[in-house]
Amino acid sequence: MSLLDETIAAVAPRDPAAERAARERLDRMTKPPGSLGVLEDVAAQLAGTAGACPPPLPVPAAVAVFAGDHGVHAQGVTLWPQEVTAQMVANFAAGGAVVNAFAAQLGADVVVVDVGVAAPSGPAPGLWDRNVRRGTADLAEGPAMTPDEARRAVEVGIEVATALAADHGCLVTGDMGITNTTASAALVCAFTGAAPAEATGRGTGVDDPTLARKVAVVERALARLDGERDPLTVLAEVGGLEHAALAGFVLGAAAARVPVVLDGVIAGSAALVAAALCPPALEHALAGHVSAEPGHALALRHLGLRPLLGLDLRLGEGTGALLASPLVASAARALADVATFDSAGVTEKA
Ligand SMILES: O=C(O)c1ccc[n+]([C@@H]2O[C@H](COP(=O)([O-])O)[C@@H](O)[C@H]2O)c1
Ligand SMILES: Cc1cc2nc[nH]c2cc1C
Repeated sequence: MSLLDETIAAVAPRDPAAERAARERLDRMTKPPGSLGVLEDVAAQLAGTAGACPPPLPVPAAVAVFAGDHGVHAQGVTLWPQEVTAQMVANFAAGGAVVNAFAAQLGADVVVVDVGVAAPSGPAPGLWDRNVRRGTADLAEGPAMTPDEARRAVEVGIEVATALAADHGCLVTGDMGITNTTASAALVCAFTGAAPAEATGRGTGVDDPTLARKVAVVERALARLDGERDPLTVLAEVGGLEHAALAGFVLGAAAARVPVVLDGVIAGSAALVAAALCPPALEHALAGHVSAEPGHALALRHLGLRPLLGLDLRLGEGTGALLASPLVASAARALADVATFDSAGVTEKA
């Protein structure tokens, strides 16, 4: 059996008994019932994922920034040169990016995974060289990668999640890839049925003519897909290597029963692939935020995930998900630490 098949077979749904115990405890805690709002759902979900109430605290967090390049760059769908992907990989490894600043503030670890960068990256601490191919082919003209490459990139994500889950309580998705919002839009359309004009946005901030080219490219890619539904085929046709690895990362976290916090539209579109491959995997995922890229909200709605934050971020790198990780940890901490009406001698409402 392949690592992908083994991982899918290892994913179980959340434990309903642990989740029920969490809901009961939340109602006995010294607070009005339901007053922690969405964080009560988060706490119960964490108990269901761990199969224990209270669940272990989801700390420390580790963000894995999966980096890849895209042949569709040739279509003029972004204003940034492709080499910025490799340059940002070096910046992450040197600790100089926004994700590094947020991780330092929050006590999280950062690993950078080259799964598909066009230019070879030199060795650096915290940089994992798992390059499957040096950038995808142009998804406007033909398949972005072969099904075998897609599977190998998914398995990179599984491998990274499995390794990080050994000594982290919370996994956080990150990405870097100039042009990857075009591939994200195509994946969102393929899996949700959304129209390209609805799902395609300005990415890093493209102008009107570039946005129009982007929509046309997504339309062409979808026409070629012709309603194809097989998740790995769709991924190989219109996805990116970092999308593939992120889908594997979600599956690997679920198999390890560790919560995974999703970042923006790249993670959201990759999660659509993971959900199509293995629906119960998404029971262990949380949406850290909703990004400004329109395809992201469409993906989250399709997945039934409610974002924890809405800050109009559109950076990627895992930044929005990292900012949400203390909320996730606080929900677990409250479930573990807060006294009950009985234990604290607080009178309940009439
Ligand atoms: O996370 C998001 O939702 C998000 C939205 C817009 C842009 N990005 C980041 O910007 C890059 C892709 O933008 P673009 O315009 O080149 O497709 C890539 O490195 C992403 O991490 C990320
Ligand atoms: C500078 C820069 C940093 C990024 N981080 C994630 N995506 C990015 C895109 C650009 C262009």
